[in-house]
Amino acid sequence: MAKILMLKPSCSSNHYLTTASILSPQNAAVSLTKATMAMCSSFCPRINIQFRAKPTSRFSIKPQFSVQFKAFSSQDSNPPPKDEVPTRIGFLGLGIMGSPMAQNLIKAGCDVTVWNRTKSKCDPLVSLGAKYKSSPEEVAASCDVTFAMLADPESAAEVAYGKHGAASGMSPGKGYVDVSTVDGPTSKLISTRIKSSGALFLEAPVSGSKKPAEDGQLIFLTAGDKSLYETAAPFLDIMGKSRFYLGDVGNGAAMKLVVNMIMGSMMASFSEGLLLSEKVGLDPKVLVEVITQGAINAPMYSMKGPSMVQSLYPTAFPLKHQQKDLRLALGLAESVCQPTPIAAAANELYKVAKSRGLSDDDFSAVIEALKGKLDKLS
Ligand SMILES: NC(=O)C1=CN([C@@H]2O[C@H](COP(=O)(O)OP(=O)(O)OC[C@H]3O[C@@H](n4cnc5c(N)ncnc54)[C@H](OP(=O)(O)O)[C@@H]3O)[C@@H](O)[C@H]2O)C=CC1
Ligand SMILES: O=CC(=O)O
Repeated sequence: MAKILMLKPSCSSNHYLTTASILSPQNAAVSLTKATMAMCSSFCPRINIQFRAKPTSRFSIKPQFSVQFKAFSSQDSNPPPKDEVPTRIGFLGLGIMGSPMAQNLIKAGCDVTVWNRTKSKCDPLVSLGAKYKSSPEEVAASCDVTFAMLADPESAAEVAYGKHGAASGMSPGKGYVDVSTVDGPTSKLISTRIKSSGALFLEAPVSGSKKPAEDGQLIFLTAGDKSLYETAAPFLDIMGKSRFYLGDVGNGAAMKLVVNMIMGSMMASFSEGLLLSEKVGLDPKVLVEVITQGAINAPMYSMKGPSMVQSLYPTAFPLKHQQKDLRLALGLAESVCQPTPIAAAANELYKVAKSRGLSDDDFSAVIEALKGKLDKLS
């Protein structure tokens, strides 16, 4: 837990300085500062903020960090107009990812209105201070920027431009940021429908799972209207650790699908290795340790390996979504005649896992598809 030792704000008409000394792991220090910084820029978008975090003691038992940030007006002689109001944020889709993302916005002090198909998932956010509206249309109509975090292309399209969808509540001056993982053609269709109302559109799928979503450490892969990207940036920075602007709509979706195609194949290959090591009399826990120390290490292996060895798959990234991403990535590859035999084989394995009732388990449950007969593969 972060322990704030000192928080000292000082303010003048065009210069703000706050310092905080924190006894905590570095990321706790960073998330406090990020939230505060983002809050500042959300309430006063003309403020630029610089951030610096440095260890103050190399020898203390727990690491100590001194966190400093400086916010200063980019137009010193022009204070923001009195009528400048905070951006009203909408959030549609409160599943594994959407809930913590919306929660981080609320905790940072943003004015957030939520909607979810299953209404009960809105309750914890409303308890934290969010407003509730009963349709995507109403959320979009009452907010300046609306984020959507939906399961798949079908649900993303339905919420964006189906009956009482967000597009019906959009108008010039508003923005729609779709952070769901979908294919490029779906994203382009959503963009067209949203933009026909005069509003702006940004696709911004995320890399990073449940924990990074909770910790505000997601990576945003954005494409679309640059001015909406700039408006949304302070909010992306609350929810994430980095953001890429990739140009035209479709590029963000493509980048996300390529990343998840690699991830899905890595997990399938890791599963084969764990089972093979066990069958030849090795301890798979030792295999995980060996991998962790070598060049093929990836955080995914040390995070998921120990529970996979125990046949436990607590859901962070549902297996059905990983299979969806592989399916969409294969479609993308086919559209440009790129052979992807490894991803195609991995996709088959996730399909077997789905057929064995593992859709809602974590994607690491793909290992179960390799246990016993593989007759469903042929
Ligand atoms: N989990 C992860 O680690 C990551 C997931 N992603 C991507 O983010 C997206 C969301 O993932 P995640 O939060 O894990 O998924 P969940 O399955 O937990 O949540 C899906 C959300 O979509 C809603 N939904 C599904 N179908 C419909 C529909 N027909 N109409 C309206 N709403 C619908 C669900 O509503 P309801 O609550 O009513 O079911 C829920 O809010 C997916 O595209 C996924 O690929 C990206 C990075 C990481
Ligand atoms: O899409 C999943 C992720 O971990 O990223």
